[in-house]
Amino acid sequence: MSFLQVEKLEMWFGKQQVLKNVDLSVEQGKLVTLLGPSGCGKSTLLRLISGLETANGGNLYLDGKDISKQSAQNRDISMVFQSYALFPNMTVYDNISYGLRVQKLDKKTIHQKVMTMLSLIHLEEKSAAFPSDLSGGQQQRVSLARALIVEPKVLLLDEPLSALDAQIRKELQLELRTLQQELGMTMIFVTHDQEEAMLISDTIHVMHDGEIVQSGTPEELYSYPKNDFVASFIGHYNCFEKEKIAPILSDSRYLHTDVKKVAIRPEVIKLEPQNETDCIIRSCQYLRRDVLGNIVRCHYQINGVDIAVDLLNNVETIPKKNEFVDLYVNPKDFILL
Ligand SMILES: Nc1ncnc2c1ncn2[C@@H]1O[C@H](COP(=O)(O)OP(=O)(O)OP(=O)(O)O)[C@@H](O)[C@H]1O
Repeated sequence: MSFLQVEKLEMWFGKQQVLKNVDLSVEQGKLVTLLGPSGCGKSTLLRLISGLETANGGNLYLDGKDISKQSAQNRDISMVFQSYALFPNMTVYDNISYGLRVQKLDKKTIHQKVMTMLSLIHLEEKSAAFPSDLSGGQQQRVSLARALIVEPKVLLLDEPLSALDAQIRKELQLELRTLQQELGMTMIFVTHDQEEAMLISDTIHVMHDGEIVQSGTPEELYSYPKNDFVASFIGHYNCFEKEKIAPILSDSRYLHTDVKKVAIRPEVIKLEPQNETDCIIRSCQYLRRDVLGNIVRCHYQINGVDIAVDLLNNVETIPKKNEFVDLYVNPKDFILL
């Protein structure tokens, strides 16, 4: 049995089934992410694990014990929310030490632990400040420290970085991952941001409509999406119906009879041939582009089929509006679904 084991968890809100027989295994010391679009049930799953909500069916085991019926306070699980939920009238020191004071630890031990935490989150000099004196990123570091100081068996994080601006968010993603690895803490992180999930996770569980549809390392999910939902959610794959793509490919014998869809990563489609075996999609019309930093995603169309192609951002290679080009794909890059 894994460190945290979720078995056949089921949850209904009225007539809506929000979680459908969810199984989840989390190994000790790992950071796993629940990734999925809004409303797929990520927060509900987290709240059931924390004990803030009670499931309609299923079991939860932590460190070999059945915790399904235990109250939230007795589960040894802490949670960090998007809204930092700090006590506004307490200093940073008092916020962080709160859980230890509740446990009635002696002052010296509390002081040592708080100072260690403050140093881990790089906020030693803010010990006497109040939450209102801190930036959003600093407040979230304090709420992280407050949750970690009681040494929970598992830390649950519900979109903890969503309220932060892009730069701070990137910094905290890396800081959080470093902290998790240094402490060997078991964490379950909820996000709808696939790049965030890729960056910080040991394992990602992709959720859709109340179910975990695929689990794997970031690399596994990116390389081998199991269906078109995962392919489009994780890698911005082009997903084509077989009937639509077969007629426009120069050679469609790679598409077996039982294939329903073909997924192709935008970065493997080329404007020049790379191999003799490349399949060609002829006379695609260039429509527009999205500049995504180092990558420019160019959108082409042929016979009503949209094709996204990722090019390196380079002023020399900007396509001309409405120009027609041939696109080249190595058949080994077809993901047959
Ligand atoms: N207390 C509740 N009462 C009724 N329905 C609820 C309740 N909490 C959640 N739901 C519904 O359950 C579904 C899943 O919600 P949940 O918050 O778990 O999704 P999520 O994946 O975390 O979404 P988001 O990323 O938007 O937070 C949604 O349809 C939501 O409206």
